[in-house]
Amino acid sequence: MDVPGGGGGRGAPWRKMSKEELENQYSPSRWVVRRGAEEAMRTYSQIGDEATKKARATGRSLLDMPYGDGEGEKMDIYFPEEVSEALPFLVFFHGGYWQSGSKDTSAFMVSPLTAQGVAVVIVAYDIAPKGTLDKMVDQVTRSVASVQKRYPGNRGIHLCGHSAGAHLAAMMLLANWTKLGVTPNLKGFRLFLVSGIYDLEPVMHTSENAPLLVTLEDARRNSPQWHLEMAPAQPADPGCRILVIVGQHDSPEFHRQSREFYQALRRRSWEASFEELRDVDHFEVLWNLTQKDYVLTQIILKTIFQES
Ligand SMILES: N[C@@H](CC(=O)c1ccccc1NC=O)C(=O)O
Repeated sequence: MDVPGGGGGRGAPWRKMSKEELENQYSPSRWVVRRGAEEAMRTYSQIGDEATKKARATGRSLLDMPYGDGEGEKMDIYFPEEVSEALPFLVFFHGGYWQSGSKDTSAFMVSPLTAQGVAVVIVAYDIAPKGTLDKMVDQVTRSVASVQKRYPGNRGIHLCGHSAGAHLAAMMLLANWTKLGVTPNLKGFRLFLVSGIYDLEPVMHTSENAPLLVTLEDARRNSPQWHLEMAPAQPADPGCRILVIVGQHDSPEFHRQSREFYQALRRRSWEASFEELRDVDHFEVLWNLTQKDYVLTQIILKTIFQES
């Protein structure tokens, strides 16, 4: 149900929150239900590390492939057993509040997706303090362009991001591909945004902002929510389908971020849908992608192979 207004408005609930409450709402590890916060973060890293080792053990991968000149501008490409010209690609951007995480511990979904014929690209970007938000957005944009240039016969390039990575994936809706000399085969473009943040302003007022040093201007320029609500109408790409996903045990603010971004997309005529995944928290919603039978793994596979 569309409701007027959006997260950036003066009436946004986060503006009335104390500093402690805002900190709490934007610390996903404090909302996990089956384990303590520290254990959740440790488990997330362990599962990501194990999934990446398993993916690399197949030998069907190209590691540290450059997408730019920067030392950190590398991506790992994992291939299915049957490699053809017309492969679908899923490009993944990891989370970690733009200041933690790495491609080398983020190959969560590689095994189940390559087993079904999807090539998976895990992208590295310069996390803070080395990278700024603008730099990270520029890097992930160039990583997508690089996949298109390397595999022009692809059967569609689909993007998936988790948490801060979902923010980066959402920013691709605003990308100027012509400037990069490519028109990625995004016509069948699927965007899977998992437990993301789309209005960065509240994050500015939490300790997560420290290494990012984000000003209000930086936050707005890098907030897809702000662009959808305040910037001149950006034509929606009718071929692009955006799935906004949130875990049942994500914090109320993460729920609001996802719901309001979904509503803003619909108001701007984007083909968007919204899924709250039952009984998972901010980390389980992603690490369950190691399982081929997990509901989100199946949604991603079904959506990628759906004729657009
Ligand atoms: N400091 C955060 C960590 C966090 O949010 C996080 C960690 C790993 C992967 C994604 C995360 N969330 C946002 O990017 C917390 O306390 O939950």
